[in-house]
Amino acid sequence: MKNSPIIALDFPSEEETIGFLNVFNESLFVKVGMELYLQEGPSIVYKLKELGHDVFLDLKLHDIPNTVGSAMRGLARIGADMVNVHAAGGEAMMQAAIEGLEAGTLAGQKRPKIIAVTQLTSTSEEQMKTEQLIERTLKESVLNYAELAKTAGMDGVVCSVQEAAVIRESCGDAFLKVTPGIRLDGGKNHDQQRVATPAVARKSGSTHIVVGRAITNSADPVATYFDIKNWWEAGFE
Ligand SMILES: O=C(O)c1cc(=O)[nH]c(=O)n1[C@@H]1O[C@H](COP(=O)(O)O)[C@@H](O)[C@H]1O
Repeated sequence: MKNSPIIALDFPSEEETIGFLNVFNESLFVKVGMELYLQEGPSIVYKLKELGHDVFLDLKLHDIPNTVGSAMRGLARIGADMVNVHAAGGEAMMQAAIEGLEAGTLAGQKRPKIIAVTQLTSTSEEQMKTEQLIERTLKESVLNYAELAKTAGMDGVVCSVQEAAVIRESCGDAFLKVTPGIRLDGGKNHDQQRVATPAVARKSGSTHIVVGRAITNSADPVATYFDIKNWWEAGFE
């Protein structure tokens, strides 16, 4: 699995997605989320794999253990490189997800990496306290979910850059810290609450960054992608 910036393909159709990707002349790490997957289904993942891209299938499963385990068994056959669930589903749900994924992985194929969403990067501490009634800091809540995910046997978590360092300390370097909420200096935050630049992400211990609108809404997506990739790889601003 590559560790180049993961481009969030938040598009409504295969046509728009492929049109967007056509201008890139290299194999990328891309993310298919619910917007695109719910329109196109598994065929979009087959197509992206055929084109040579690594695929993070971001469906954020969150249900009872049996349902998530069975869904993961089917998802494993689609051939994505990484999938995810919500850590809030609990340890038993995460374990069922891993078991389902293992059972569904075809002979000769690698089991996709599986990571757990902690607190969404669109959630602020204030919102977490008033809406989820969690009387801790947001960092403590994210770390709690990360440790639970590690205990359950997950390969890593989705978190914001602000929590990456503390998770690295507790869960180690190899535990994946996939961080969305990436913005360039002066860029719009949109609906994201916990944001950081690619260079700060690198310094903070993110293992992967997820970037959507900063690239897809750019007047020159290829140039912006390579700027972000360079900042990410060099770790400077
Ligand atoms: O699991 C995710 O990928 C995810 C988790 C999270 O906490 N926050 C978050 O923004 N994401 C995804 O990351 C992408 C971020 O997109 P931009 O805000 O446009 O860069 C979107 O596709 C989100 O669905």
